[in-house]
Amino acid sequence: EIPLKYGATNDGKRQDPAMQKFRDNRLGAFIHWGLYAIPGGEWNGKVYGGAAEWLKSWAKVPADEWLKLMDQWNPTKFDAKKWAKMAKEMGAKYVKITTKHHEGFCLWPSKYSKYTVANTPYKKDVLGEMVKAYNDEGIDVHFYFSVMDWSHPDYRYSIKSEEDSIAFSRFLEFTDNQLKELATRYPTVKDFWFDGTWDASIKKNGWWTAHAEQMLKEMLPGVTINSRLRADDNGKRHFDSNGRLMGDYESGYERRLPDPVKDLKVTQWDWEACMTIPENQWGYHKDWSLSYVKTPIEVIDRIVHAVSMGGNMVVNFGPQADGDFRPEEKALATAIGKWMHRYGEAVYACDYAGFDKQDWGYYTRGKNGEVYMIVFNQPYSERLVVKTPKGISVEKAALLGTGEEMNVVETARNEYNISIPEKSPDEPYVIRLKVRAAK
Ligand SMILES: C#C[C@@H]1N[C@@H](C)[C@@H](O)[C@H]1O
Repeated sequence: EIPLKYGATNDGKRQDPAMQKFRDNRLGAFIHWGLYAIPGGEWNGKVYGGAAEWLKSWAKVPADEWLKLMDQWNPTKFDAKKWAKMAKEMGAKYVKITTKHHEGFCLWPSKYSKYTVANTPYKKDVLGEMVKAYNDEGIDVHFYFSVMDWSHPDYRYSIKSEEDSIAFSRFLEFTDNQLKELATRYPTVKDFWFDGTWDASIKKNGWWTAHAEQMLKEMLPGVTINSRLRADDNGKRHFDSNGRLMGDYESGYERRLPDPVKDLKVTQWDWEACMTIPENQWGYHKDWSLSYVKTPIEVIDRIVHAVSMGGNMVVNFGPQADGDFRPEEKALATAIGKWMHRYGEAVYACDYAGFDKQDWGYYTRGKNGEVYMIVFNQPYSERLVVKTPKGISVEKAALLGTGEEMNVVETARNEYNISIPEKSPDEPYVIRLKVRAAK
């Protein structure tokens, strides 16, 4: 054991009600909204294919020039109630909102920065409107917060001098003030998802990351904090120098997922993945033809993949500068919602089932021990192979929705063929298994 002052604070998965709710929510939506939505990936007539919220970096725009975009921040079509209805229709149980992305523009009227919605033509506290609207729909709100802040003169990528150290101390105090401000103004927030924490300056200040976690947990009992905030005494991130997860859930799966066979270690801790619909666009980009755009079924596959390994999935939306969503995102939210309305029983409050992965799709397990088969790939054999863990047998199999009983044929010890539905649903479908543990 390496002695640590700023290492992991949880011993295993948190089991308190707030963490249970985080876990049971399973499906979230990300909202990436900021000044970057205005240029939408284009600067001085050139369209950049990189992530739109990083346009300032791709086009090498000086901070003071970039922040002039505030003069154009006027989302006249913004309607928080409509946004909340869209999330509700999608079946998202929580929404993660970029309170401040790397650009430093705050969606709330922070008194610690002049780069906020208060100093734009729109003036209004859009974050406050969103928090109320989502909460009114019974949707939890999580705050994304970028520690790296391109607008702040005291931010440092690394600490190379006494001057750097003094400036960065001022920056960390500024950051503390903004975090306390967010926790005080919006006390119904359930989670802080930190980003922009990969620089040497943060890794050198692991103490601060531990302090920030503790400060928020004292202010908001039950609040969850992602592992990406955390660095330990030695600058180790996410997992401390003793291999223990810091924060309350692992948050490294950004646009990627653990392998269902090789990466089963992730079932030992809570984790949350997040994904974009195009290959890599979080903020609004005007031209989605520049990369592959996932279909609704490909998004649903990723949602189920995460839950089948005991994780959450957050699907990203990048609202337009005018406060409306692009048609593709509205259509996606509707399609996901239709599927979740029919088959959400196999997702919400479900977890890793402990069955070996099969080619036809994924397993999840409900709280009452029922096992769900979520079928994405219909086999030509018309038989769905199920291999149960030792001592577990399959008693019954029924199609979710119609209740149609599937034939269950034992083909070998702990091996079964489950028949496919008489009339194949024209979408990924779910079979609920009744399993029995040998006495
Ligand atoms: C890199 C990076 C950031 N992390 C994702 C969640 C987006 O916010 C992207 O800009």
